[in-house]
Amino acid sequence: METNKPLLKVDHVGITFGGLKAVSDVNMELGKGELVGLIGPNGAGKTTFFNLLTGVYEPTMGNIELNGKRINGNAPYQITRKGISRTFQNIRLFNELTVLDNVKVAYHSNAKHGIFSSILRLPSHFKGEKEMEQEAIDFLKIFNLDLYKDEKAKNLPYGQQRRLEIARALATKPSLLLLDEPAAGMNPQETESLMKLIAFIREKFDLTILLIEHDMQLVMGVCQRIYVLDHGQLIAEGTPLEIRNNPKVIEAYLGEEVS
Ligand SMILES: Nc1ncnc2c1ncn2[C@@H]1O[C@H](COP(=O)(O)OP(=O)(O)OP(=O)(O)O)[C@@H](O)[C@H]1O
Repeated sequence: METNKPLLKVDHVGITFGGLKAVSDVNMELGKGELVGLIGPNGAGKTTFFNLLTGVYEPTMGNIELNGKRINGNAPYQITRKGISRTFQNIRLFNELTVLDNVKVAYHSNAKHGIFSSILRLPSHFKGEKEMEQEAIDFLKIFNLDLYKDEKAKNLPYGQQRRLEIARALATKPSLLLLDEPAAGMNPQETESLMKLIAFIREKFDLTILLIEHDMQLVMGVCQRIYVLDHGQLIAEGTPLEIRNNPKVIEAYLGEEVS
């Protein structure tokens, strides 16, 4: 049915670096509003897969469609405009900018007023600027960061920097949000509250979220479905319960614990 068309359709996608198949023949479908996990041991290809979805790399095989339209071959900024936004495993904030400006920078990619009105300082520029600022503050409020809006990003504690990254990604108004280990380096309490927040923003903004997480336990709690990568290949897909009991998954993770 038309309404059930996937938001994201990944069809036999792969990329090879030299001789290494970092991602190989991956198929994935994400429906609108789903919160889906992507897990796998170190070096499984998770971040590379995000890089393929966001145009950092062009697949050497396969096809990626967002809302039925092919996006592979598009530049990252074009893909952001089409509705995919992401966070990074290693925080990438503008450290010297304020918390508020970090969100506004991202918001700019979708701002309604054009570059010319900004340069010429036309009234539409100021109107757009004001609206943008209010929206950015609203995003910060969701993440309890509005109190720190004038603080430099580098002065925020680590956990809050991670939240700011998500606020910034959200400001581009994505339909698909890719989160690369958003809880990395957080303590258990911070992690739990972040997971709840992720579930909340998915609902509030009617988002589809694909969440990379190294820790299986963590994704089990929030994700409806989980994909598992190992050595660049998809070895399993299913509900948290199915994944937990899948022998291939257990083996992949056991292998990692031993090493
Ligand atoms: N630009 C590149 N050039 C060559 N090899 C690369 C490149 N990017 C990634 N790789 C390799 O591809 C494989 C997958 O790496 P990737 O970072 O995607 O794994 P990951 O699942 O995200 O791992 P982790 O959980 O450790 O972050 C690794 O062997 C990595 O060394």
